Amino acid sequence: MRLKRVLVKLSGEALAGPGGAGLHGETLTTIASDIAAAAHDGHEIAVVVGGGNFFRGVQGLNKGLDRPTADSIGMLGTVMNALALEHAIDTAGVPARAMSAVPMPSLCESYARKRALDHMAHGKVVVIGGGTSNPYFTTDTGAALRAAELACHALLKGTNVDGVYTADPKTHPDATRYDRLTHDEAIGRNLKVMDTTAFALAREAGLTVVVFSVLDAGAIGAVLSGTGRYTLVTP
Ligand SMILES: Nc1ncnc2c1ncn2[C@@H]1O[C@H](COP(=O)(O)OP(=O)(O)O)[C@@H](O)[C@H]1O
Ligand SMILES: O=c1ccn([C@@H]2O[C@H](COP(=O)(O)OP(=O)(O)O)[C@@H](O)[C@H]2O)c(=O)[nH]1
Repeated sequence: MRLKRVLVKLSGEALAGPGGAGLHGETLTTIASDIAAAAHDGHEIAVVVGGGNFFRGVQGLNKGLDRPTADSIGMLGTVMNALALEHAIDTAGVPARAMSAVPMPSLCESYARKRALDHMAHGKVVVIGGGTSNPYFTTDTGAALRAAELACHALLKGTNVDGVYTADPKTHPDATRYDRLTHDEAIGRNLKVMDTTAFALAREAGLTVVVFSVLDAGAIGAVLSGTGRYTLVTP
């Protein structure tokens, strides 16, 4: 697998560390060092961050919010993560640029495809917040969208499970792990590690998705060198 340019999706929960909510400094540093090392090795890296550690749109519904408002709050959370990760990657010694799909010019650059490609070509890690900038979508779909339009060689979905299972391993301890499956199988078997819109977009774009646990130090490097533990979802 040639993985010169990749899109790394980090769920908000991955940045929350053991507390499960908000930001965990040590976890942020570990993940940022991993990304910096990969960039140092010559990989072009864009990151799409989730926001579930701060707020998910669905949480707003039982507070009386309507879905677009709740999702707007969710998207703001992803920008908080993007700013934190930008700083952590900078601190790890590789220049990073946060870009928001929801324009917030006094906080960071607005996302634009050609500008993101230019940053990556100059060795900067691009950290994209704001998801797709539309309600009713997820950052997984944002990740598939950016991976496709930035012509990435794969979408590396870093999460808290080490691959795709026959059912959610958290609620089905007897579920077994796939080494490899197709987008059609992931969609047809309703495997909810990523939402269907994201899998469908990845299928349309012929994009390989690599699902792995980002919790171990060096996990991203291990995936890039082909030595890690992961599930490949391929056309
Ligand atoms: N078939 C499956 N294989 C692996 N993980 C699954 C599956 N179905 C559901 N999951 C769940 O998907 C989660 C990973 O997705 P992620 O986007 O990181 O979290 P979330 O959906 O909570 O934001 C895991 O916590 C896991 O419990
Ligand atoms: O394109 C997008 C991406 C995200 N969100 C909102 O932002 C929240 C946080 O994103 P997500 O749940 O994908 O984060 P993750 O699960 O990866 O932490 C979502 O619940 C949605 O409310 C949205 O409205 N549009």
